[in-house]
Amino acid sequence: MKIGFGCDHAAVELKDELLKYMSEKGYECVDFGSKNPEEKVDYPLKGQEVAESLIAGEIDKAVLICGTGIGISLSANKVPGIRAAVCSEPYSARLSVEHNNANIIAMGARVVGNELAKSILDAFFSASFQGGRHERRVNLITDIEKKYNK
Ligand SMILES: O=C[C@H](O)[C@H](O)[C@H](O)COP(=O)(O)O
Repeated sequence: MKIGFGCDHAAVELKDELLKYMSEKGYECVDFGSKNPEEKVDYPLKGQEVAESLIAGEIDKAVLICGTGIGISLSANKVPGIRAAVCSEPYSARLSVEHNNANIIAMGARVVGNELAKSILDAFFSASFQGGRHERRVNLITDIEKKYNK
């Protein structure tokens, strides 16, 4: 599993910590994120870059972090095929995969602490999509994308 990490200036420290955490667990990690918290980066550019890389098949899943996780997930979700879920606790992170087949987990570096963020990643990356009734609903999300991306 190859995981892409993207962030803006608000989340450089958390991104570095989480990338190290997941690398130590044996995941292949790709750093798309900002490296200098003093250098302002507009989160839509990072959300788009990582989302496009995922859709191109260069990475399998991604972690996106900005101040709240909201802006960077909204941006990634504009790319067809992306289901980015912004989560502040592990329960939603697990369900975002089991029910919604999320392919990106987003978090807010100004919202969650480092240890909570690690628990959120553990929940996200150990979950599997359950299919069944959930597949029909995820397909309905894709239908909405298709309607507006002709
Ligand atoms: O959703 C947006 C993110 O939380 C950004 O990280 C945030 O807006 C950046 O704010 P500032 O420019 O004040 O650091």
